[in-house]
Amino acid sequence: MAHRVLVSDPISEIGVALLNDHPDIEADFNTGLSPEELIAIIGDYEGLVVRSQTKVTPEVLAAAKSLKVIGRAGVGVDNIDKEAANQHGVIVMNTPTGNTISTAEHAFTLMLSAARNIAPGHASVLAGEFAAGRKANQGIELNGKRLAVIGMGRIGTEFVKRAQAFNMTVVAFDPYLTQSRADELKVELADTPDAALTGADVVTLHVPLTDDTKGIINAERLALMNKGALVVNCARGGLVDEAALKAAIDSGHIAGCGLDVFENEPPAADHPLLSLNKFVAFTPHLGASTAEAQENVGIQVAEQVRDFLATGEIRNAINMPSLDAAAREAIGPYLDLSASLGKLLAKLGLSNPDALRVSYHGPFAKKDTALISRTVLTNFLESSRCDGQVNIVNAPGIAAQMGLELVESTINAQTEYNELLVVELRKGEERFRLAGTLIGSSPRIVEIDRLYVDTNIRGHFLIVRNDDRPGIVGAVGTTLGNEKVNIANLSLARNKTQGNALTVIEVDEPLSPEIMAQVRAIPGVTLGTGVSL
Ligand SMILES: NC(=O)c1ccc[n+]([C@@H]2O[C@H](COP(=O)([O-])OP(=O)(O)OC[C@H]3O[C@@H](n4cnc5c(N)ncnc54)[C@H](O)[C@@H]3O)[C@@H](O)[C@H]2O)c1
Ligand SMILES: O=C(O)CC[C@@H](O)C(=O)O
Repeated sequence: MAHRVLVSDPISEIGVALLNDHPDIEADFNTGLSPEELIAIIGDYEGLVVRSQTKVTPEVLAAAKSLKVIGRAGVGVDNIDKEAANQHGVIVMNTPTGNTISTAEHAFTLMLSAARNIAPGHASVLAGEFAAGRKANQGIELNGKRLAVIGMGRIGTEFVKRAQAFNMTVVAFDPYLTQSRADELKVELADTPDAALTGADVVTLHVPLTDDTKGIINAERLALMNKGALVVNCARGGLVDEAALKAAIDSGHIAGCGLDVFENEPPAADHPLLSLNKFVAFTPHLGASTAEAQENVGIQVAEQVRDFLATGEIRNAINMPSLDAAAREAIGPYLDLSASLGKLLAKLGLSNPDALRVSYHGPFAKKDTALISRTVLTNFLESSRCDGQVNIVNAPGIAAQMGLELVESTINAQTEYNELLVVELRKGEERFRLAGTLIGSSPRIVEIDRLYVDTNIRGHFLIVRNDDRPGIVGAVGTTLGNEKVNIANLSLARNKTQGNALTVIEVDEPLSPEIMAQVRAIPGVTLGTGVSL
């Protein structure tokens, strides 16, 4: 059956066509839905593509019983409830690069427009007030002025390149900006927003709206800027305290502002900032509204959603490690190994463990260990709970709710294998561990609770623990033979000191409860488990 995708905001037609061109995808373009209408139909879809108009609320996600992926044609994902998406196991992807240049150009345009009174000047010409408009609208030159940039990511960096061409000096605040990158970009690095704003003539914002950044431009910080300064916001409303900005402009300390975004969009007609008529430029969230940006993000989002639904490839997910086709191929055998180890842990390991520890021995550091650990956890939880509700997105949240801690460690000690993946359940002082490796490119399970075996990671298995004495393995073989069960492979391990042994027998078909009962009844068999991996 085709994967159904709902495109609920306007994206480029090429993007919609790209989805529909795939034989296994059926996309419906249905925009302008009310929240109730969206809730009524979302249950039919595995994919949802949005821009910023559609609000993906917890109620929408609760109704989205088949939803696997939300694609955002743009950068900001503040219209999607990320917590609810995690809880429901829905991957959220954005298209981080498609609108960078358009948005940087738009922010720059707002700065120039506010500085040179383009909007009020334009209005005066239209109103037939040419001379009065000319007299009233003397501007501010940007040459040599000090620009503060809050957020030096993709858009901030592009803005800075343009500002430097205008001979502005730049100071940037971004907690993730290193000194060497700042040097490379020829910007002064500020260690606090206050340091960036002190003595600045213009501030431009290029950060996501989060609990940390909400109201980052407030009355105290505006007061740190030079008299006559400008505020430019082409990121998100809510970053600037609008009442504080209006008060600072009214006081004459701040000259004006260029705003593409507002705390509430659209802003009310009587919004206090809209009454200003000098050094202002307002646009209705147009940062990404160019033909080029919309084509870029429309194509990107369609490709990402299509590839995820068709092949499982994950790109630009904000709640999952990314995995493109090349990386998927490189890491594939490790993911297969970790999935089997997770399932086997659930079958053989401790009940109600406190912690799941995943240890990497050897040159694992170069691989995406976060994804490997998450795969172990997901398969462990999926096999333990069997309620079909666990997936790779919500597994960490479910583990946290259960009080199961996921612990990762990298261990440098040598093992007899080049790389060894050890997964261990812990419950108080109790431990149960499994280990696997790659022999060539073939994943193998090589240890079951300190007994060393060598077995496939896929197939049907009979795992027997028994006393280490003659005849038991033979009796198990005879039981299987009598029941016409073919043995594909067999691996034996024993602990001479403790006098016990482990046999892993790969068989051609799953073992029935009757056969398992016969195996468990063999004298000397202490544990018999049938498992399909
Ligand atoms: N107006 C529009 O139409 C439009 C279009 C595209 C993007 N946006 C907005 O612009 C924002 C930036 O986009 P981008 O592509 O540059 O994103 P980005 O992820 O490349 O850059 C964001 C930067 O903010 C930094 N940052 C995070 N928290 C910070 C904090 N507390 N203080 C300072 N810096 C912090 C990050 O380290 C990162 O470098 C987006 O989040 C989106 O909300 C608006
Ligand atoms: O969809 C849009 O036009 C706005 C996009 C913009 O806000 C973004 O965060 O990418």
